[in-house]
Amino acid sequence: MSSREPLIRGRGLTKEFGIGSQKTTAVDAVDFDFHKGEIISIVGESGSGKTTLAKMIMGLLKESGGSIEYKGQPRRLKTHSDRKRYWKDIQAIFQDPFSSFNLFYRVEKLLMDCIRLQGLKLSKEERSLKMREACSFVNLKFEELHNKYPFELSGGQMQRLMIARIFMLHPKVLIADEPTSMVDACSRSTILDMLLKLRDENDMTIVFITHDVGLAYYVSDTIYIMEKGEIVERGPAEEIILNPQHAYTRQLINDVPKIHSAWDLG
Ligand SMILES: Nc1ncnc2c1ncn2[C@@H]1O[C@H](COP(=O)(O)OP(=O)(O)OP(=O)(O)O)[C@@H](O)[C@H]1O
Repeated sequence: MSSREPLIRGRGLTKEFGIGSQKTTAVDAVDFDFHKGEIISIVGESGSGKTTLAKMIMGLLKESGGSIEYKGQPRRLKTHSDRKRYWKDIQAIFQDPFSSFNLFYRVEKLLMDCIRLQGLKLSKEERSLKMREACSFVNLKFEELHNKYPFELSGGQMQRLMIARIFMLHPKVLIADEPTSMVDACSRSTILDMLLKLRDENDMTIVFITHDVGLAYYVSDTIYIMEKGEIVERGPAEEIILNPQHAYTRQLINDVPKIHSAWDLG
């Protein structure tokens, strides 16, 4: 694979739900090229198909049509070991952190699983050091949390814990579906900065799934605009935001100041 070739390439990716008059085309013949170390945002309103696309890229939903290539080869997810190999490289954090964890495992076990997934043979001290290091990367105190269950944590702590796991797993690709939906503005920028730091340190490819054009402009190299299952515009973040070509992109950008002016009661 040459360095100019995408790490993940999608062609004509399609997902239909239901049949007959109930049929919904959630993702409609989407093409994408994600490169190593690139930060991509997929932006669209609720129901535009972003999460469905993310789940297909993750291999959690089977596509109805089209194909995905990973490292220049058709992606294979047939056997358990195919999937294990793929999920070692590609990790996701979803909107609802509570759905991402086994609620019956304590924090320590959730973090231990990352060490196990990597197949590392470490001493007890080394394991403990790794878990502490990951927690301190996301400003969590391992000593305070290790014995807790996920439901005993706040939404923000859960989102940080998900990033701690990414820190330990070093995936090549991270799909982050509204990763800051449960935190306040201050923690939000901290979480984004943590993710950007991970990209810089590991050359990780990050795909942000968001309805927030401002966030996309702030963090991304490349923006894909998604409307009703289709990518209607894609390109460098600056170009898309400062010189949008598609009416839907212009509408998304115009809606941003309106969100704030709606609170301007003066
Ligand atoms: N399992 C499913 N069965 C049937 N329809 C589905 C299913 N999952 C998603 N859809 C439909 O597919 C379309 C796209 O949904 P999707 O969740 O991908 O959108 P989204 O852009 O991620 O929205 P949001 O920002 O609200 O999460 C919607 O019309 C949704 O109702």
